[in-house]
Amino acid sequence: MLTCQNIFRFFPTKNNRRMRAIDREIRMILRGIIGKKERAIKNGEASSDDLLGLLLESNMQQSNGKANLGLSIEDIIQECKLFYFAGMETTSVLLTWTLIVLSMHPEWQEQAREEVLHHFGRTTPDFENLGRLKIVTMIFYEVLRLYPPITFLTRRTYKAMELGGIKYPAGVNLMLPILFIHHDPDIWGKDASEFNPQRFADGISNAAKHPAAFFPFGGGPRICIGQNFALLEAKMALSIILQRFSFELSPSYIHAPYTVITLQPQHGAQIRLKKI
Ligand code: HEM
Repeated sequence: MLTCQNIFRFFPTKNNRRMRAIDREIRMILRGIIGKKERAIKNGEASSDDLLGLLLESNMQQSNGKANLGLSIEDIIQECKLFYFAGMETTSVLLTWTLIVLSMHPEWQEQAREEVLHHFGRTTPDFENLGRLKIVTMIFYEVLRLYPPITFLTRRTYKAMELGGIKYPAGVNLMLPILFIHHDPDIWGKDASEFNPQRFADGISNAAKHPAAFFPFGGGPRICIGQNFALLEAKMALSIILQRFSFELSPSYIHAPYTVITLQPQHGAQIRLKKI
């Protein structure tokens, strides 16, 4: 259905023209990367140890030269765009908020650093021990609670159903406000708006009155496919930063979370790093 909002997408405004030009450029770059990889796989030169290689290889096996089977090049372009956006932007804002919040709470920054130095000293963090970081994990959960990179989810009822005592017909769009639920004092207690990683000391399901109240990665069959990878990546990056620097907010920092698809600090994150 065309609504006023999406009709505007077709107008040749300056923004729309720019958006289309960027989209064309990204598609052209991706087509180039995909074509190169495809040729390399056909010539037996490429290893399929990256996502694009795996997608193309499974596509070639499934379609076996037949059209309409497997993923089309258009599907693969969409997958590349999805993984880039879903994986990059979200993890980068998680790290940004974590540096901001740990600057505001130096006592937690110090505890996190002690834990990192205890496990790794000055050596590069390894996969095995990253899983043992308890304080750092509690801090990330608390940052994801207060500043979830994705602030809401949408779902649509595919048949008539009852949810929480309310009956919905098929085709109703539901909005699940992650940000509001993560800040609700009825669920998290009076200190819901405060940074307190301690609430996650006994795990996610014991942190709130409702075990499913924490859902920064969504839930159900469409839950974020990259959640473990994201946390691992974030732990690795934060550990390396903590090993080398202490950090604090610059006086020019203004705390103003706002949403541009992801939840971001509106005026940037001005942080002073001090080598240690
Ligand atoms: C802090 C980091 C991240 C957060 C907060 C996050 C959050 C989310 C959320 C809320 C969804 C929607 C889930 C739902 O509808 O129930 C989602 C989906 C998705 N995420 Fe993430 N994500 C993160 C990192 C990543 C990374 C690193 C990757 C890939 C490497 C990734 C790949 C995806 C993909 C492919 C989907 C779509 C899954 C589907 O529709 O079946 N995400 N993510």
